[in-house]
This record gives sequence, structure tokens and C-alpha cells, in this order.
Amino acid sequence: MTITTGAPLPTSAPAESTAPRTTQRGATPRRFLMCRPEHFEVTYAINPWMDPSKPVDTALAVAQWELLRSTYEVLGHQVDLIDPVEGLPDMVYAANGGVVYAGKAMAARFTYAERQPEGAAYQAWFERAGFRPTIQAASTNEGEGDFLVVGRIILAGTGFRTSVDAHHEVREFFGAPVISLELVDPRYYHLDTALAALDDHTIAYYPPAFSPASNAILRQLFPDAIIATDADAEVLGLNAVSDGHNVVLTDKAVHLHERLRERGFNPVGVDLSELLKGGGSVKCCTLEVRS
Ligand SMILES: CN(C)C(=N)NCCC[C@H](N)C(=O)O
Repeated sequence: MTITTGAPLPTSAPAESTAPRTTQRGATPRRFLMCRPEHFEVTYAINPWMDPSKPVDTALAVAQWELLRSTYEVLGHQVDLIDPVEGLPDMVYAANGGVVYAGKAMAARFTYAERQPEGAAYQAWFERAGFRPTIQAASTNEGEGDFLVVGRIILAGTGFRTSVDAHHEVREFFGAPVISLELVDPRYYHLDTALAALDDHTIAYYPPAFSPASNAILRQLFPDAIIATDADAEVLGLNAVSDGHNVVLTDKAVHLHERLRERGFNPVGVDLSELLKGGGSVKCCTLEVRS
């Protein structure tokens, strides 16, 4: 199923795909935090996707984002909103705001000065929402951009943004096993640009984005993983949000849609072309709040 701006919104959860299935999978309701891109623009470049000389259509970004938000609601998920702050155009990428797991919250500490004030804004939201304890990370930590929960473990990216010290801090704070993975391609600067958590046991990933040692870990932990193609990765197809059955991702990642269907998932395509200009897609706009 593909949902595009201007298309009528579905009034019920998207229909099951008719493609062959290996397993019937179960969706579980989720709670997400999102930030409307009212102040979205590209005025600086802190990743290779950003080009301040290219125009951005903020109204279109808002319309595409609204469709993503309603897609989640139609799928039965709760969406909470954090107020956007003028002058913080990347705040729309809510996944970077922190990690919320087992009722505790760790707000981000951003690498670049342009995004650093976002940490306090997300911390204040976590506190108001009642997560206890809520702290701000002591080490450079870009939230769910680099920390992805897969079942009982947390996969953690490093190499461009989040530090290895932050991996230790997350392990201690949440008391969960953390597996460090090294990213090596600047286009895939956050873990969630190169790897998607699909359910408690299944991931999809793009091997060239990882160091040889990290590839060996991924092969060992997830021998049945879906492997993304260059074309899937280049449209940020792995920047996806799954509820265990429905996988919301860019409509441009056609090969990945096929692989997901074959494995019993229901790919739900959306168009976030304006937000891609900042270097993010579906997952970047979505922080999962785990109580
Ligand atoms: C999964 N997430 C959140 C991301 N991959 N984040 C997109 C961040 C984009 C921003 N311009 C930056 O470069 O920080």
C-alpha cells in the first residue's frame, strides 16, 4: 500500500497484502512522539544529504508529515506531539530527541551546535510526560537515530554521531544489553539510516554501511535478516517504522517493499521527499516512546 500527499486517507488500517506470506505476523499498538515541521528548512549542512542551496517547500513538508502522522493513527497507534521551536529546523527528526525505554528517558546530546538546544526541549517533554528518571545523556548521543531496540537488546550505532561512551551510558541507565555497531559510510551517518528493526527478532540492513567486524556481528545475530539493495538504501528505505506487522517506509524503496511482503510484513509506503532534503525519512520523524 502506498499513501501519497493528496491521496484520500484510508479510513481503516491498510488492507493485508495479497502477496505470498511465510508467516502471519502480529502488530502491537505503539506510542510515538513527533514534531510538526513548521520551521523546517535547510540552512546548514551537517550530513551529505543537506544542500542549503536547494529550495525546500515547508508547506509540502508539513503536508507529507501530516500524512505520516495520520497513517500511524489509522494503523491504531498513539501520536504525541512536541512543540516545534523556531530556529531549530531539524527538530522534526524527533527520533534523535532521545531514547525512551521501560518508562525511563534519556534525552539526546547532539554532535553539532546547530542541534544542541534540541536536547533540552526533548528533555522537558519527557519530564512533563512523566518518564522517571529523565536525564540528559552525558556523552554525545543522538537518540533513536543511533539506538534501535530489537526485542530485548539495543543495537547502537557509532562512527559519525553517537559515541561509544554513550553506548556504555545507555547500557547502564536502561540495564539492557547494548551491541555496538560501527558505521563507515557518511551517507548512512545514523544507525537508523542503514538498519530497520522489524520485530523482536527480525531486522533489515544494508551491509556496506557497516565495518567488516560489525557485519560479522549482524550476520551472527540475525542470519535471517532482510538485506537491502543499494537502491533501497539510497532512498533511505531502511529509515522505517514497524509495529511488528505494518512497516511504514518511503514508497521509493520498491525492492524492500517486495522483500517485506515475502516475509509476511505489510509495507505501507509514504512520500517524505521534502524531509529527505534534511537527511531523514520516516523513522527520523518518529520517536517510539516505550513505557
Ligand atoms: C533517524 N534519524 C532521526 C535520523 N537519521 N536523523 C535525521 C537527522 C537529520 C539532521 N539534518 C541531522 O543531520 O542531524
